[in-house]
Amino acid sequence: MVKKVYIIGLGLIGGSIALSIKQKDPSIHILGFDINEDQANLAKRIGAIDEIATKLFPDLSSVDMIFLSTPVQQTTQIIEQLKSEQLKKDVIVTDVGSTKVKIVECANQHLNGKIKFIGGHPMAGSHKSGILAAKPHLFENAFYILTPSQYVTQNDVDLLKSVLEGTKANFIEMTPNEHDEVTGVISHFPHIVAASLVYQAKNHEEQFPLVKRLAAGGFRDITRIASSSPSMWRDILLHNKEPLLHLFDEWISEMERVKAFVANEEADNLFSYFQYAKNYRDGLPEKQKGAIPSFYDLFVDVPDYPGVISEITGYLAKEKISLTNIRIIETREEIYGVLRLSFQTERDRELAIDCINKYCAYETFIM
Ligand SMILES: NC(=O)c1ccc[n+]([C@@H]2O[C@H](COP(=O)([O-])OP(=O)(O)OC[C@H]3O[C@@H](n4cnc5c(N)ncnc54)[C@H](O)[C@@H]3O)[C@@H](O)[C@H]2O)c1
Ligand SMILES: O=C(O)C(=O)C[C@]1(C(=O)O)C=C[C@@H](O)C=C1
Repeated sequence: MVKKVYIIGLGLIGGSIALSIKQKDPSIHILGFDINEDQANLAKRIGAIDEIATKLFPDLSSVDMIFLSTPVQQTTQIIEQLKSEQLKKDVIVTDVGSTKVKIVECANQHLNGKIKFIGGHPMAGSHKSGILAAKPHLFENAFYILTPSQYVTQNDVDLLKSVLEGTKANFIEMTPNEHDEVTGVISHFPHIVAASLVYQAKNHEEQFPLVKRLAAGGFRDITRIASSSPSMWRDILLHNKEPLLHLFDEWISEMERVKAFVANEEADNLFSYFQYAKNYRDGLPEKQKGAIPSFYDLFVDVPDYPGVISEITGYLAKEKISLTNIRIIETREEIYGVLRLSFQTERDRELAIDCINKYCAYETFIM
């Protein structure tokens, strides 16, 4: 049972985590530290934490869980220092950083499996920083990515999820690599594009002073995130260099492609370009805050007879595999239907394939 939590970094994300824990279970004692004393004092004053730590590593012998909610470069430094601290046996350490490969590598190298580390990343936020922007419901309905390593058990992951229950986030597991590739595409690279659009406008301002005043709806929508913390984004880009370098190449060739449509007045291609983008954008899940869809769908060719769904779910239950969704997506005229099973993790989907192969002969496939 978790009685005491330590949160290092009491800004937007650390503060929001603290508030969500407090709201769900006020009996959990939250100790907090921030290098900026004002942030720590404010966190105490708004009731996000119960106690301010006066140094980075106070007596941690009774702390059950540690959250690192500092910028990613600081997070790796703190992980390095953690290894020499006296921590409670079985303490769980987690982080909230926007990148995962370097952080998890650092934890594997320095904590060496002796301290349980679970990489984490709540996929919601804001362009605002600091404790005063924190909200207990910041992560509601957002994806909260976890990257558990071989050093932690399912119980450890479940314990972390239980402490984070008040976030009302949807937990999803992936590997650090997968995380950094995906967030590169849907979060990190878009930040670069947003900032570069601002540069483009600024560069035209001298010639057209009205640029700033006329920059309205569309420009503001697409560049809101350029108002985010520059130091946070500097560190994210430095952490996720390789995936981003590939994305730069792809982006440049994409721009060349559209440029050619415009230069050659290829009306049909321009129309298709926007139509395709519109269709994809319109199809994004609407009610989720995070932009990462749940990919772990498994399709099963099943005979169309009453009871087939309970048959499959029965097999999965026998093997203790959790489903997040189940749907018949197509009933064909012949004897077969297609069942779509959704899982939270790739691992669960793999287990489900083995399970279905074990108990029945239905064909499974991934699209
Ligand atoms: N802002 C977002 O939208 C968002 C979303 C998800 C995850 N994240 C990640 O969450 C982390 C925190 O981001 P944030 O938005 O809360 O930033 P923030 O600036 O609001 O808060 C970070 C806090 O960490 C403190 N800090 C910095 N170095 C420290 C140190 N060595 N020891 C103790 N405290 C220290 C700062 O004083 C600040 O109060 C980052 O790793 C970021 O990548 C951010
Ligand atoms: O909404 C915003 O302002 C954000 O930038 C949030 C956002 C994102 O890119 O989606 C930013 C960084 C995080 O790591 C996760 C979420």
